[in-house]
Amino acid sequence: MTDEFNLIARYFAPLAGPEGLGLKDDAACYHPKAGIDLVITKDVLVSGVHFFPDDDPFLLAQKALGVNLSDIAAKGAVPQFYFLGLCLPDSVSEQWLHSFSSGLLELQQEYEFTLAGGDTTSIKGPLVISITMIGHANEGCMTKRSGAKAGDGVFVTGTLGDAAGGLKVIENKLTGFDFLRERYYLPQPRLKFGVAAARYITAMADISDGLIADLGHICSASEKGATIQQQLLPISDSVSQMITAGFAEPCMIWAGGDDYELVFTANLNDMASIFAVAEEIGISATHIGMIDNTGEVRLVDPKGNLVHVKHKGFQHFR
Ligand SMILES: Nc1ncnc2c1ncn2[C@@H]1O[C@H](COP(=O)(O)OP(=O)(O)O)[C@@H](O)[C@H]1O
Ligand SMILES: Cc1ncc(C[n+]2csc(CCOP(=O)(O)OP(=O)(O)O)c2C)c(N)n1
Ligand SMILES: [Mg+2]
Repeated sequence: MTDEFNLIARYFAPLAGPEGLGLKDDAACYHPKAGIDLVITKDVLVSGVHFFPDDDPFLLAQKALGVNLSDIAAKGAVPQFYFLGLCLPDSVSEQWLHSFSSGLLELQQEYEFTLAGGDTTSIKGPLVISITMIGHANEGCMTKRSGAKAGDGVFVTGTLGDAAGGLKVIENKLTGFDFLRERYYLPQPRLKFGVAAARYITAMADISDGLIADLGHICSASEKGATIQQQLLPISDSVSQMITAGFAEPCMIWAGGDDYELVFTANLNDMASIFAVAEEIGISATHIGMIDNTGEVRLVDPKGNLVHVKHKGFQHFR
């Protein structure tokens, strides 16, 4: 393995944008335009917690960026550049770094953002990837968690439970279910939707921990509650098959994490406009319930009975 500075020059300097100054200075320098808010987010991924130690580095790079881009999407922002922190164990080779940096570059090109800096260290422990992503939103326009109003509809993009299904497929070495596997390995940040629908949205978050947990964050930030209809939750055919075959429990739909879809609230008068935006972009958006003053997130079955929710979603330290 080459030394620290060669490694940065070889694998990361080619990914840098102008504010990164060739990754040769102590810091990046950036002059934001007037009328623009910087939207800044960070997510850390740890081997054995967020991914498997032998995961393909090309896909892993895209997952590490994808989960951060998903936060940018949830804020109705456009990604600009990012900082990359890497703690590399001895097991990481130059071949691994080559694939990892190629994965980063592919997503950078797809969504048009660049690398601005970072830090690289050795670790006598697991691989750690820490990304700080900076996006732009028009001044005052970031879609916060705190804007939900009683009487707003609750909506989600895409389908729920796919990534948790994928994790089960991988852990139990099930054959088939390639769609679920891909949903686990390659989150699709809903960037186009986040920006295009932002003006209709009163509150938004991405679903990293699970629907009930992440909608719970919207409700507590907004000092509201929500009632969700179980039969309205959008699921893929694959998740439906897994549940029918007894490979997974239905709670995977509302408490399985890693989906990186968006959960958001909006006035019902804007529902048609929101569905039109989703259709134009080619993703689905589904109305799943309503914001209320109950102070909690409740799931109800088709008869209106409360569904007992044992786990709301993924939690570290549990
Ligand atoms: N170690 C930390 N130091 C400062 N802020 C933190 C830390 N960990 C989490 N946060 C903040 O707590 C909030 C919730 O974090 P989190 O649930 O991880 O959000 P997300 O699901 O969007 O990643 C965010 O505002 C995040 O910036
Ligand atoms: C090997 C492995 N085991 C378990 C999981 C499941 N998992 C780990 S962290 C997580 C939730 C998201 O991570 P977190 O650090 O809470 O992200 P944030 O909410 O901060 O975006 C889930 C569902 C996984 N992705 N990979
Ligand atoms: Mg986080």
